[in-house]
Amino acid sequence: MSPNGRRAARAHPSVDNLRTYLLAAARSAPDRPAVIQAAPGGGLETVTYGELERRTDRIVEALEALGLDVGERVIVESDTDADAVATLLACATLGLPFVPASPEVPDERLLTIIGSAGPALHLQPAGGRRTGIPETVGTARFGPEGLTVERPPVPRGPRRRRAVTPVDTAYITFTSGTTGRPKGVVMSHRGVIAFLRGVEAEELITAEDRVAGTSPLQFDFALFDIGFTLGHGAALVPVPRGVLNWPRRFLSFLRDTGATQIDAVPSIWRPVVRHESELLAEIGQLGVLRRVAFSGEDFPLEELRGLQALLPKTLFANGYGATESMAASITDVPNPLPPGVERLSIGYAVAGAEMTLIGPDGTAVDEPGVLGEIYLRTPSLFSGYWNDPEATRAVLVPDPLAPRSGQLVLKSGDLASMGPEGELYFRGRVDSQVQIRGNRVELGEVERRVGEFPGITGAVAMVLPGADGDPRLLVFVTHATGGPRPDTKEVVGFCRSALPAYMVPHGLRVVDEFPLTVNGKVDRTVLASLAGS
Ligand SMILES: Nc1ncnc2c1ncn2[C@@H]1O[C@H](COS(=O)(=O)NC(=O)C[C@H](N)c2ccccc2)[C@@H](O)[C@H]1O
Repeated sequence: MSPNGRRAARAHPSVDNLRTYLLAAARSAPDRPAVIQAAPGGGLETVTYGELERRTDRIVEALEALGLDVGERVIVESDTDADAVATLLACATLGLPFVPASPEVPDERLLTIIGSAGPALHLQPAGGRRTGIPETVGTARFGPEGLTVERPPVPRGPRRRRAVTPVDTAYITFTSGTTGRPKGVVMSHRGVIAFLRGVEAEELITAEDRVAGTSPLQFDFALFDIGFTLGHGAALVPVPRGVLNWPRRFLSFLRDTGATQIDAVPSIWRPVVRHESELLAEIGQLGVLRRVAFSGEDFPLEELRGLQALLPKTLFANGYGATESMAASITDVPNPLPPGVERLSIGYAVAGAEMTLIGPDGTAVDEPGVLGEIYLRTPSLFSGYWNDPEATRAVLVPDPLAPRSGQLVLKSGDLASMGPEGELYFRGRVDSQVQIRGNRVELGEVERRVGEFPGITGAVAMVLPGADGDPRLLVFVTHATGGPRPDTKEVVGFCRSALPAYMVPHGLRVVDEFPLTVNGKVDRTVLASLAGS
């Protein structure tokens, strides 16, 4: 009997559990590499599936002794590496929802998340620098040998649970949420695994692959990298932040680790293409880097074309979807992108899921080219927003095509139009559809046109209230280093010749580079604050 009444619950080996699913390769191929990472003393080290399982179970043993019950939250704050993965899997083994955070998350935001999630424990690596964790939260540090407990968690009463089930929470990841207040996306073991199985059916990689991940742990793109890679018995290559910020080191790391796929948001490539295009082309020629996968936001087409030109033999994949379903689709992008293509396809949902376009009148849109909102039908739906039933009800809605069935679908908030074969094209957020003088402005159209202006390397359009309160269409642009600053009048004239009058920008702001969110997306809130300047 454990100190806290009933023994700790476990998942039955035959049912869906993140640990069971991601360590399956430890059964069949324990000596295969699971994580290839930067070694603490420099160079690289390989952690096999067998070793990863041993590290996981050392942490399980230490966690079990703390007397926590299924459902009690554990903050795991770390960059992605073998020990962080072992810690996530240890939490999954015991049914303890992990709340992932990267060391970059500001103290205030971590405290907000702690206030909302009420975790029993905060875990960070031996060398982690976070301090100031509230007394109500236990603290411990993890490493290859297991856990060192600094402050035991306050027991929340006797254990009540006997088993960890697939509908128990695997993780809660807090997204910035457009309203600013972070929302905790609660994802079950069944949900994550359902999505990962759907992606597996796309046969994108094999166990021979080495997938480099570049996202911070609280971004579910990082959780996708871990789940996708380990689910295939392949090797995860986490790119350390200190390497990622230096294009030359980043590319050398990809070459030295033999990465065959790189998962990254579009913004990661900007400095690499700008400063190390020759080295990137050299690596492309080696033919080891088979695929570049991106997600999170539209990849500006001119930038994508520039990247493809350096990697003519590399496959490209566009991963679309939201944390609330982990994702929805992974779509091949032709390399090179044919001229004249104005939008990237987000294709069709992965196996087991389906995207439907719904018009403003609530009926299905099945006409090519007509805008509709994406509703996603999938077994990978999240359980809801943590402690926020109202926000949950707004996105987990009755299936518009079968409202009496009780089936729920995800109301994505994303607009798309359908191509001739029923494939979808992302057309922006519902709430980013802006009206100017009664006309709908497609910010993506404006950005695309401005992006074609010679010397402009990136464009982000937004509508902001002007001094007189009238909506003003502003475009923020970056331009080629060393090139001339684009002249506002010339750019406006360039747009006037191709866009309807109401879509011609009122103003242009040149920025050195676009501000990014902690997850690596363009931070439009910060850009808007620059508008006044
Ligand atoms: N490929 C896209 N084109 C264009 N807009 C996009 C795209 N992927 C998201 N988005 C946008 O980002 C929103 C979701 O944001 S999110 O919840 O932070 N999730 C993500 O960005 C990543 C996503 N969970 C994911 C993880 C792993 C693989 C694929 C996709 C979507 O609703 C879209 O508006």
